[in-house]
Formats: sequence, structure tokens, C-alpha cells
Amino acid sequence: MNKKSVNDAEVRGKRVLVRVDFNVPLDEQGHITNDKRIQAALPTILHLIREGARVILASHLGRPKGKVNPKYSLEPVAKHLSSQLAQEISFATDCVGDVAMEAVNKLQDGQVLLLENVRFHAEEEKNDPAFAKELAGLAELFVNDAFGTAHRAHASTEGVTHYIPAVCGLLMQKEVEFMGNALEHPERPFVAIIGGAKVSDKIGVIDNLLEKVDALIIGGGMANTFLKAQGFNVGKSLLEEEKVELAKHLIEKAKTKRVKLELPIDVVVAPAFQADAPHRTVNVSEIGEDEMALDIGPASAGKFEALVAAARTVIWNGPMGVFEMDAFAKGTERVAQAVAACGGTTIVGGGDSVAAVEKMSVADRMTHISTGGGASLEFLEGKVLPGVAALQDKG
Ligand SMILES: Nc1ncnc2c1ncn2[C@@H]1O[C@H](COP(=O)(O)OP(=O)(O)O)[C@@H](O)[C@H]1O
Ligand SMILES: O=C(OP(=O)(O)O)[C@H](O)COP(=O)(O)O
Ligand SMILES: [Mg+2]
Repeated sequence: MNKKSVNDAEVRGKRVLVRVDFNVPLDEQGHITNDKRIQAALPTILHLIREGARVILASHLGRPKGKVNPKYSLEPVAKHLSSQLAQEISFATDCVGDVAMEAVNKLQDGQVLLLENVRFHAEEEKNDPAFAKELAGLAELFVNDAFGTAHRAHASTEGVTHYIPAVCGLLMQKEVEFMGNALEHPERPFVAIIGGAKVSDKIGVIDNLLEKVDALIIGGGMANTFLKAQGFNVGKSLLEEEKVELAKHLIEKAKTKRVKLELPIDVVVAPAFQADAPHRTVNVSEIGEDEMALDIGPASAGKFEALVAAARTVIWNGPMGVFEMDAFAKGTERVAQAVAACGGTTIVGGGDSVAAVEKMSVADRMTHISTGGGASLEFLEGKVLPGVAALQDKG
């Protein structure tokens, strides 16, 4: 990668602002269910501690939409991080203003501070220059280690780079280098699997993916918009009504490009988004008005497994169902086992997808576990990620 890294920077005694992606999955009680994104950021943090920097960590958590919301506080993450570093880290209840500045001023060389959720300010996602300048004003150097958020041009990923020198972190470097090498000349058949819940965010990448892959499997919440485009009723399922026309276009494009586009043929439905909801498996033509599809069915899983078994390269983002609830985890489990067993190069990315493969104990059998879902897909599309583009070039 031709970007300067934290290894190229003199950091001793300096205040260093590090953008991390601590957007970890939480359960209903707010407990961290998977800490992969925290573990993955440790090499950069430990490097900075060892080198005697004053480390200021910034992240988002969830989508609080510009308002303070205790549900999305990073304070529990600060506690978890302290236990992982075997060093107390401090926490500032705001990422800007006097609260942040005072916390920064207390830092000694080798100490770490975590700032509260940057998305508690609407200016973050708007990439507001004054807000970015204020964040940058906390530090003398910026390190972007948030690969999972590198596809967002927000104040804490892109905006700050206009005010202080900006380099990449060790995780960012590793992710970009691995993805670049693995996806430049992928061994074929090359299969992409897309699922999950961020439909409007991710459906846009499919157009470009159809230029790259031999087959595309669509499951999870993403599938419903395609099922609707095929003329099926999806009841109360997660659906992006405004994207149904786009889904029709993508189905046509796949035919023209001779890319195999696989959609579910059966689904597990329930009347409510609840772990204990009564559920049944139906053909996609039989989803009731009052039902929602929460997992792919066994016939779909069988079809997807067969395609994955023949693949030489697989990239997977987005679970096949609501795997957090046992009743709707089977589809994700079967696809995870198939990807693990296929014998090709396998990349699984995304905060929730990684949690799923770790829960199913197959993470060790994947070639690469990426901390980015949307970021991996946009990288694969051939896009230059704005969080990476903004960093200083080497030499
Ligand atoms: N059919 C579905 N309906 C609603 N939500 C779903 C469905 N299938 C999967 N999901 C949800 O999608 C979420 C993950 O989506 P997303 O954030 O896009 O993936 P990732 O974090 O891996 O990039 C999971 O929490 C899962 O419960
Ligand atoms: O969880 C994330 O992405 P992912 O769900 O695609 O893996 C990143 O933290 C980005 O979050 P965002 O999609 O709310 O900008
Ligand atoms: Mg996610």
C-alpha cells in the first residue's frame, strides 16, 4: 500500500488521534457479544503505547443519528479495552469541547483515552469542517485504523485529515493489502455472498460486483427486496421498497452478464422479530401478509451450499438470517460450514458476519476475517475508500 503508516511516524510524546471501528455487536442488555473489532485494533494501540504516544481513540457505535443516546455509549467498550490492554484507559463523555480537551490534557506518554461516540454529533456524518477541525485540534497526528468505516467520508475519517498529518494504522494496512492481493486476480469460480440488514447501503455495490464475480448469492434481509422484484409478496419482512426497481435491473443485468444470481426459494417466517416467535418454513410464494422472513430455508441453503462447494474464491458479507436468535440461525450456519469447507480463498467481512462465523466456530477455517462489511464490498467494487484516499502517500 502506498500510504504512510504509523510505523513511519515519530510519535513519542505526541498526542495521536486514532480512528478505530469499535462498532461492536451488542445484545439487548447492551453487552458486547463479539469483540473482534477491539482485538483487531490492539496492534496499533500497543505500538503507540510502547512508543510513548498519548493515545486518543475515537469511534462510532451504531447509528444514533446525531443525538446523544446512552444505548450507544462507548463507555462499556472503554472498560473492555482496559481489560484487554491490562492498563486502565480513561473515557471522555464527549468527543469534542472542554470535556474532551481536559481529558486529553491529563494524558501522560503511553496512556490511552477513549472519546464518546462521534455520532452523538450530527456533524460527524455530515463531515462538517468545523467539527472535524475541533476533533483534529485534540491531536498532532491522525491515524486511521478503522477499515470497517473506511467507506464513509465522515468528519472523523476524512474531515480531520485536512488539519493534521494523517497516516494509516496497522489494521488498515493489513486489511487493504490482503484484500488487494486476494482480489486482484481471484481464482475462479469467484462467488460473492451478500445478506444482512443494511440493504439500501449495500444494494448499490451489486451493479459493479456483477462485472467481477461468476456467481452472486443473496440471502438475509437483502433477499426480500429481490423476492419482491420477482413478484413475490414478502409480508412484513425487512424491505427497501424504493430499491425494488434497482433489484429488477440487477436481476436482468445478471442474466445479460451470465452471472449466476441465486436467491432463496424457501424461507423461515415468523409473525414477529422475536427469539421465541412461532415459526414455519415456507416456499417464497407462501409468505403471509402478517409474516416476516427471518432466515433462508433448507432448500435455499442446499442450493447455496452446492454453489459454494465449487468456488475457488468466496467473499461473504451479511448473515443469511437473524442468526442472533437460534430459531433463525440455521441458514447462516449451513452457509458458514460450506464456505469453511470449500477449500478456496475465503474472506468473511462485517461486524455481524464475523460474529456469526465466530459463534459457529468456523472463523479459524477462513482465509481472512475482515473487520469491514460495507468497506470490503466497496473495496471489491474497485472503489478507492475515502478514509484511505485521504491519508498521506509514501515518500
Ligand atoms: N431476514 C432478515 N431480516 C432482518 N434482519 C436480518 C435478516 N437477515 C439478517 N439480518 C440481520 O442483519 C444483521 C447484520 O447486517 P449487516 O450489518 O449488514 O452485516 P455485517 O455487519 O456483517 O456487515 C444481523 O444483525 C442480522 O440479524
Ligand atoms: O459495522 C459497520 O459496517 P458493517 O455492518 O458493514 O460491517 C461499520 O462500523 C460501519 O457502520 P455504518 O454502516 O453504520 O456506517
Ligand atoms: Mg453490521
